[in-house]
Amino acid sequence: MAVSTSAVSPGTAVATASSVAYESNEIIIAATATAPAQRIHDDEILFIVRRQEQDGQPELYHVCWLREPTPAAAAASGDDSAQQDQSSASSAPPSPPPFAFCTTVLDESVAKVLPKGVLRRHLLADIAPVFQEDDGSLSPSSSSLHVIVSTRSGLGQAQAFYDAVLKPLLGVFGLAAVTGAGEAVPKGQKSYNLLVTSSSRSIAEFAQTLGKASAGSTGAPATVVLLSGDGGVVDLLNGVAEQDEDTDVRQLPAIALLPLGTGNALFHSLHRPDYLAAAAAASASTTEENTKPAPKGPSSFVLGLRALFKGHAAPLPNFEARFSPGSHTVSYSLQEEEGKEAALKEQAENVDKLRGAIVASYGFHAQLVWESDTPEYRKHGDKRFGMAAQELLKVSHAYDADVRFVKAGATVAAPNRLGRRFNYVLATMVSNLEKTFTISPASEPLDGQLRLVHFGDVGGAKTMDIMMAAYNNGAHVGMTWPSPAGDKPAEEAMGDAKEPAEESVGYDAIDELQVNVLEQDSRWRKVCIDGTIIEIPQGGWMKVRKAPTPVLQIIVNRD
Ligand SMILES: Nc1ncnc2c1ncn2[C@@H]1O[C@H](COP(=O)(O)OP(=O)(O)OP(=O)(O)O)[C@@H](O)[C@H]1O
Repeated sequence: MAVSTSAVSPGTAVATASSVAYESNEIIIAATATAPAQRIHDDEILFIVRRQEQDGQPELYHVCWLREPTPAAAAASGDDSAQQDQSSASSAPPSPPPFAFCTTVLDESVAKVLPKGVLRRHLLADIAPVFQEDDGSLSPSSSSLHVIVSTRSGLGQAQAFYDAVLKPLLGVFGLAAVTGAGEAVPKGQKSYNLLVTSSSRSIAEFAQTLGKASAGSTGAPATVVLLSGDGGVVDLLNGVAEQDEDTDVRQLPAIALLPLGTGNALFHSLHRPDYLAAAAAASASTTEENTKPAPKGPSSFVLGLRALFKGHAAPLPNFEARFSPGSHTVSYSLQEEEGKEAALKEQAENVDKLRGAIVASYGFHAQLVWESDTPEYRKHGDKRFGMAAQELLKVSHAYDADVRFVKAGATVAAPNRLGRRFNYVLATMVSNLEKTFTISPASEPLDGQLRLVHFGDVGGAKTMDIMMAAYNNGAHVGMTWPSPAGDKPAEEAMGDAKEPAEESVGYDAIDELQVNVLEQDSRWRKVCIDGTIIEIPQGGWMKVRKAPTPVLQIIVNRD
């Protein structure tokens, strides 16, 4: 089926079978008098759309693909933008963004040259209704498609990614951005609503406008393309209205996530099966005779964009965390005062509950998220975690808490209880907290199971070993080491104490977690919910359990 997209621009080169070859997973297009040679790797292709310019004319194949220079190529060309912070770029000429959206038009005859698998994998047979809505009148946009550009996420590249990639890509479907609340849309113009964040409240305020009323002219639920890290997801999760239990989950707003934050835990966890498949393919192709570089698999941006256009929406499991009275969020922002240098100011807001989809933690993880979140550390992207970790491990604090959990399927009447001093207590619904940091290897995308990872007072060096093993595809799970003589047991069932000969990293599927914080010093009383830091008062607690109903859907790969 041919689909409707914007027309081929005048002067666009159309490659024919005689100039196209397919070799080693690349479409190779010979140079012509007007266009240079091109090589498009299968991993770079987002999708291919087929289009007939005019009745009676043959159809053309539009290959939409993403070019991202490898770090080595970027360094060789002097483009270090992958390591640059927006603010530090202000004095130097801006680097070109490390990604470019490209379209290549092939004539119908190339179908004979391309292996069938290429067209089967990439041809976009149907376009989701949300990309086809026609506003139909000179009225404010009523599209149910929203794009959020979170300008402070990660290294501050969301705006550049939108400008260079997403905007032209949506333009392929004839969609134009509407930014103002009352902005009129010409009749017949397909559009989407664009929100570029201007404050830490922008996404939360937008979330409150999302709901049943946000369904578009086709009745499709709202689709929110989120160019951010995990923080944007949390803002949406906590901002959207509570749903009635009988709400049809297929009508819940759906998020399409593009990984422009630092950790991007939810994104990388959803795509872990893709990464594992690519690693398996790479190791299968690495033989002594084969001297070609092993394929790396599609990049995270390619995977995210493929899911946006070819994926489907599924309910996003979430958990509820409750906090004792007196708990408050802790965040910092740079604030300017007249005549003085901008200074970091703490902001606190009382909080009694939060929803999360990723992680609830106490101890080393929460501390690291909190202490690495300064403008100085943020300049270093995801390296900030490693840098702050080095400092924290020198202190090697053992956290004083009473931790109880209910194993999955067990009765609440018999909770398990852990010993009093910890380095790590972390409940999660996802496998990865960063692309290569697999904290919960048993977690499958969207399985909705909370899993608890915990270990006692093992000291800084052992904590480091355990964290390094998590970077080795979750090899920390199952780690054991001799218990120092005279130590308290690391874990005991209530009323059933027994001395273990060795200690281990605890790993359990759980239904509930309760952490009673026993620390005096407020520095050690921070918990983390999906990146938000909450300070628990002295003698206070945090309780975590799976939420009974989803409030959002998330768009994931179809296969
Ligand atoms: N213009 C802005 N001014 C102040 N805060 C902003 C602005 N734009 C976005 N924010 C906030 O910045 C935070 C960015 O968090 P986000 O999680 O997206 O990125 P990250 O922390 O780098 O990534 P991750 O959580 O995946 O590690 C969000 O809470 C968002 O609300």
